[in-house]
Amino acid sequence: MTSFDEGAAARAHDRQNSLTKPPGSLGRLEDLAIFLAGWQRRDRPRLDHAQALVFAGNHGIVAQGVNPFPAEVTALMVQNFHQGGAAINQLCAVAGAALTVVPLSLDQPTADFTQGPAMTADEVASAMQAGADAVDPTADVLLLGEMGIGNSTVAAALAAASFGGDGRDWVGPGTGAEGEVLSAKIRAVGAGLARHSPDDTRGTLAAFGGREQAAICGAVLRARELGVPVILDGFICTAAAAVLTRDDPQALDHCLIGHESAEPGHRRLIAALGAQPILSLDMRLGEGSGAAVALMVLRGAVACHNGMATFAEAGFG
Ligand SMILES: Cc1cc2ncn([C@H]3O[C@H](COP(=O)(O)O)[C@@H](O)[C@H]3O)c2cc1C
Ligand SMILES: O=C(O)c1cccnc1
Repeated sequence: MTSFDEGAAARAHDRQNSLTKPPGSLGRLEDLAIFLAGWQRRDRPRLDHAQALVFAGNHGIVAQGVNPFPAEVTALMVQNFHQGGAAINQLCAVAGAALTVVPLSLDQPTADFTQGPAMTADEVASAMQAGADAVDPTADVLLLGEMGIGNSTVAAALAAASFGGDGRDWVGPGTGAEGEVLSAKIRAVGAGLARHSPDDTRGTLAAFGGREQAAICGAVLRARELGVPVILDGFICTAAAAVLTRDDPQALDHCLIGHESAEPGHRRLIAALGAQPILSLDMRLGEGSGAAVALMVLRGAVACHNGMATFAEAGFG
């Protein structure tokens, strides 16, 4: 497992203080450059090769009436990703990220978690492996996203299982649930929590699903082995990755949270993780869209870190 290089981070910190600006004046851009230096184990971090992975899966929980949109939309959106017509295509193009979409057995939804475990241990293992295998070892940064109708309900269940609380604490509108659909989401999460009490990462993924959540976990673990820093997306992506903290509280140390989603559970989740999102733009889309916008901020941080003159170079004093 690649660790944070304290030496590279210390040298990046010293460099920040030698650049032609008042120390600290670039605020969190400085912290982000130092974070990248430490995890990339390189004094001058780089973002030449940004990889974006969007994992897609389908969910049996849609049988509980938790969605305004039908499950068919998952496959239609995968087609849209391949045709370049989705938000994530535009944002990756402008942010300079190479997008790969990984559909995971879309014709075999996971089981309804109110009736039994969503996935078998083998299904969890193979989805985690698919996530790990999709990571490009040459990437300088990895952006993660998801697509799966019904997965805001899955995310609420995963967050509750990982951090406590019930459906009411974690359920939000997702794609736009209100009234009876929102009540059905809260009931479904409550029923799932009453049925399953997993206490580790794989058990939690098996209980509630889904394949794209397990793939996100596999990709986060693989990125850590490779020393590739990660940008997580919104509520659904963060809830998936956060399941890893059940086995290891430090599992997400190499991850940034790209943005705070408008989905209300995300703020609670970010607080539970003790993290600070890069952006807060009232986005609530998923697909990795908030991670892609946050990459543009990282590019600014790295450009200043690597391109600015030091006081000595600029001939000050
Ligand atoms: C057209 C469309 C495109 C999307 N892109 C991401 N999501 C987002 O919405 C879903 C989660 O919300 P829920 O639990 O309410 O289904 C996920 O697929 C997520 O990525 C979309 C949803 C729709 C309808
Ligand atoms: O924050 C998210 O990940 C999100 C919120 C609503 C719908 N889809 C995704």
